[in-house]
Amino acid sequence: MTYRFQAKEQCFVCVHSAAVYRRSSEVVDCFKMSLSPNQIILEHYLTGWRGLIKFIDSLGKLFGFISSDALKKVEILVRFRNGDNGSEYTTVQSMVQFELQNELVDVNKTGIYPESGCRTLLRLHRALKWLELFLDRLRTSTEDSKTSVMCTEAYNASLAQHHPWLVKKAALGAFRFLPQRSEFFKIMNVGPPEKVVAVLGEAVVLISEVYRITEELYVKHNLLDLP
Ligand SMILES: CCCCCCCCCCCCC/C=C/[C@@H](O)[C@H](COP(=O)(O)O)NC(=O)CCCCCCCCCCCCCCC
Repeated sequence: MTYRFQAKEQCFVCVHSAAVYRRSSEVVDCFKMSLSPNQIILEHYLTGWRGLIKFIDSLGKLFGFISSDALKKVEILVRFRNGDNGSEYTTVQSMVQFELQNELVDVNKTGIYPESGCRTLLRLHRALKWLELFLDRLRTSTEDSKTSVMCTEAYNASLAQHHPWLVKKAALGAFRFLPQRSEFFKIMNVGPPEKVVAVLGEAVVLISEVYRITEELYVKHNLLDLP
């Protein structure tokens, strides 16, 4: 995906990954590069997330509470990557292994490590399921389909079950102000609708693969319900 804020995006991306900057600023590429092939490389995963956050930001202030929460989580993980144990945060797999072995995760109780890498990434992981479902609806939609309806359906089928009432209410309220499908396609800025649909198809495959690998890892270590 390239966006109309491509120039800015490239600067943004290059701070975190020269490789991403040289190749392109496309968010899809970041998720593609994060697959290695059965591990998730955190650097590219997080750069992909920064691109998504830029996209939400371009939709206006109304969606600021969503992007700022996602950004906060990305920044927590970036801090771990830049910290003393940064090398342990190369992949999602190494992060999980390191935090579990060193008992840095609140598995049974809350309050000691409220911002562990594992629980923070879990929130982004759950949001990726929403993204997969939403993009798939967008891909198969027709000209008169409503983005707000697609977004709401995808949300109710995924993230909503993890959100308290107030967050759900705010999210569902904001969805009503999403741009129409044609405007959405323009913001994606990848060309005519057929091209957008092709890019969406590629994005859905990649995102579902990233999701699948992370989900399997979290199931294996019983981490899907981290508080
Ligand atoms: C396209 C419009 C954007 C629609 C976004 C749909 C998801 C709605 C999520 C609403 C989150 C509200 C903010 C607060 C959330 C937190 O409570 C909650 C739990 O965190 P906690 O356990 O630390 O308290 N946080 C979360 O679940 C993480 C939410 C992350 C949301 C990221 C949304 C990504 C959106 C990417 C849009 C890209 C569209 C691309 C189209 C081509």
